[in-house]
Amino acid sequence: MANETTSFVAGLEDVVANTSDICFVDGKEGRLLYHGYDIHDLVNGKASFEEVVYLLWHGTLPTRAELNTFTRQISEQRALHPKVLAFLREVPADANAMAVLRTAVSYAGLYDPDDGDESREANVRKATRLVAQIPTIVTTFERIRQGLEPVQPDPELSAASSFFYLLRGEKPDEFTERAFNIALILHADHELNASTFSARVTAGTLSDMYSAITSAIGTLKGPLHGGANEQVMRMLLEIGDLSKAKAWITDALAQKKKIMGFGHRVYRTEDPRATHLRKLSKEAGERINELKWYEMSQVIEGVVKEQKGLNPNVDFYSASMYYALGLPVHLFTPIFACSRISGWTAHVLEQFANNRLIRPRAEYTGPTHATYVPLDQR
Ligand SMILES: CC(=O)SCCNC(=O)CCNC(=O)[C@H](O)C(C)(C)COP(=O)(O)OP(=O)(O)OC[C@H]1O[C@@H](n2cnc3c(N)ncnc32)[C@H](O)[C@@H]1OP(=O)(O)O
Ligand SMILES: O=C([O-])CC(=O)C(=O)O
Repeated sequence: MANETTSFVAGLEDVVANTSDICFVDGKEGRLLYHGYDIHDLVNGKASFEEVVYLLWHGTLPTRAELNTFTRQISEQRALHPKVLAFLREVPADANAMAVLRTAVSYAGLYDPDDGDESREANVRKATRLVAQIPTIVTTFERIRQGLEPVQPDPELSAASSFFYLLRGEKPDEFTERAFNIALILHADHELNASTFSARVTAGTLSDMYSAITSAIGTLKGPLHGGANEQVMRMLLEIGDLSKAKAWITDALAQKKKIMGFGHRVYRTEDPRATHLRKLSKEAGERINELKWYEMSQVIEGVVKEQKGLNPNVDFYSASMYYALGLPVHLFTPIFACSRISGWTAHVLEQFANNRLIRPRAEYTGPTHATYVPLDQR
């Protein structure tokens, strides 16, 4: 039954649900802008992830002094509350890393010193802690599950370098830091993607920052969204060999299977993030003398393009790139969250600054004149 307003659009495709200054996605031209700055310029200009977080939150690029202060504010907040650390030690070692992150973030909210203060200043401080601590949660749980002791954060390190330090206890080489910094920049924001929409819906009820981010993490986890990067790598590992890639994908498409890492709700052309990640996947493979995953990805891209006209999205080449950097597959989606927390928090701050409850309608398809039959007569 149609409701009295507008007609139903499956998946809210192309429905405009809010205004935002943060991010522009041009699906036809394949452009992605953060507050007007093209991601290609941010990557080619060697921006740091911290610079991009500042841009997303404040709408302008920081001066050197502003960036130094901002970077320090983040890096000094990396250590976890002892209660959160204790929680990570109790989690079953085989728990899903995104489920652990979702629960740990929700739990960390209870111990945030600004819990209960809903001023913009307090919410910026909460956002800073979330950007700083989500990577610590991800890496610390990974070490604990491997039977290793957590590493104390080093505030002198960049976000990209710190991730590897907290994971492995040693700083990454220059290439790894550069590649990871670019990956963090590329995943930082993407307009009203599903997880950001979740965050804004939660914030729109005037709930709190941690509730909004917990909603977002749960939404990112799914394989149609951020979870696709892990599925891409599992597919590559299942295919196993370059010589099998073409036949495997052709067969999968013939069976009408969805190929993870392809297709997009908005892009009708190359996802501009994939352009950088493809290049980095190749470079990362060359460095370890293992180009197999990149080459298989190339074959898959060719077949899917030819047979379905679909382009790779951000999750396709990030998979083989992370793998070549030696990162465990089950951390790929949590790594996405380490970056996207910057965009989620920017959107929550924007929602709070100009809020209206987000409450769409459903087109009712159920019965309308059912007759109640008392329980003992059914
Ligand atoms: C960070 C991100 O979230 S990026 C996206 C990550 N997700 C993935 O990579 C999962 C694989 N991709 C998909 O499932 C989809 O392309 C999505 C979820 C990204 C977009 O979904 P939608 O906009 O709803 O597109 P929808 O699923 O309706 O696809 C339209 C058509 O393209 C086909 N198609 C879309 N993606 C794929 C794919 N990856 N493999 C094979 N066919 C596909 C669909 O089967 C459908 O074909 P049909 O019209 O013949 O039935
Ligand atoms: O925009 C989307 O629908 C998904 C996406 O690419 C992202 O979240 O980065």
